Amino acid sequence: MGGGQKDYPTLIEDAGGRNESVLILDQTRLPSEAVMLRLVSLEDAAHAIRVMQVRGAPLIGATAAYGVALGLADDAGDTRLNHVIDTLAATRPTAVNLHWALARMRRVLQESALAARRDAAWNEARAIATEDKAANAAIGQHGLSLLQARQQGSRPINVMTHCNAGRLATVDNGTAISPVYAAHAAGLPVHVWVSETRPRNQGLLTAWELREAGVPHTLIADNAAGLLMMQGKVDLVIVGADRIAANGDTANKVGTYLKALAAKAHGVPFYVAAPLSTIDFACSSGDRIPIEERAAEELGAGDTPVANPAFDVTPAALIDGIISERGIVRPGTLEQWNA
Ligand SMILES: CSC[C@H]1O[C@H](OP(=O)(O)O)[C@H](O)[C@@H]1O
Repeated sequence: MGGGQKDYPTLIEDAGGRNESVLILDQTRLPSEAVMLRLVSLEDAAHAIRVMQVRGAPLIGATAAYGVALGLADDAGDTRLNHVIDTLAATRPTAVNLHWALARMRRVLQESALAARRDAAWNEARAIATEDKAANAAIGQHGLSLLQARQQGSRPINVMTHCNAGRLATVDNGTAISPVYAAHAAGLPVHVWVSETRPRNQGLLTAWELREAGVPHTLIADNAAGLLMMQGKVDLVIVGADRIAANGDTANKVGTYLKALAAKAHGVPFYVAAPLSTIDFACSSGDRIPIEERAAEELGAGDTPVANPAFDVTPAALIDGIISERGIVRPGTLEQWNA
């Protein structure tokens, strides 16, 4: 488990289990302040996802699931259910976990009697959150083998990552950072190159959680990644994902593709870590993944015209393996996980 979880969980139900509200860690306040926020309505949940108070594909999915439960507090009828799901679906387009979670909630609730829908929504949201924790822990154990294979005595195993795909991007344990936590817990010497990740600098979130967990790490400018790989200072790259297409093409935070190109150029293994809820088997290839364009203000360029795509797509050919709770496979073989 990542550091700080006991004090600052990313998402947790109201302590009394009264099915009334959830608490989230407001990630827009990190790393300077750790502030928990209470969500009591559909609008609270949609706002939290839209403005990235919660972020990270699996955490967005779990928050949306709880947003459905919150949205049905006073009315669980079909019209209200459709409004709630449409509102949450419109918050962010790229992370398929959001849309996967909403489809699952819709499926379960449409099969529930009207009087049982409110409790069924809370129970299913709780199940999604619990499953995410377990899936990410399993990713850690599968990914641990990649780090163990690169251990050379007491020399730190140097992992590079991009953005934040740690526990802060999930209900707990993280995805790309989960193997790092597993290695750290197993006593392996591990060090993480943390890429700041312009423009929202989610790398500072990774640095925050690694510091909480006592995992050695070094913050770098995004553009320094290629030099470090050229200098042989990176043993492997592990990144998260927001949507993996059926052919293994992967959408992740913008800048991931550049790291994959540099990794290929320097023979550095490049892995994607994600739970199965991030694989979109209905999406045949990466060119079909919607790429979120965020506000120009995030770049702070004043009146200068801005392009601000929040994600890019790494072709499967640049990915050595995809790590999920089911194991590690080549990107072109994902159909085996399509239950
Ligand atoms: C474990 S998924 C994390 C994934 O989500 C992030 O995007 P954002 O911070 O915009 O929600 C980024 O792409 C991470 O790799």
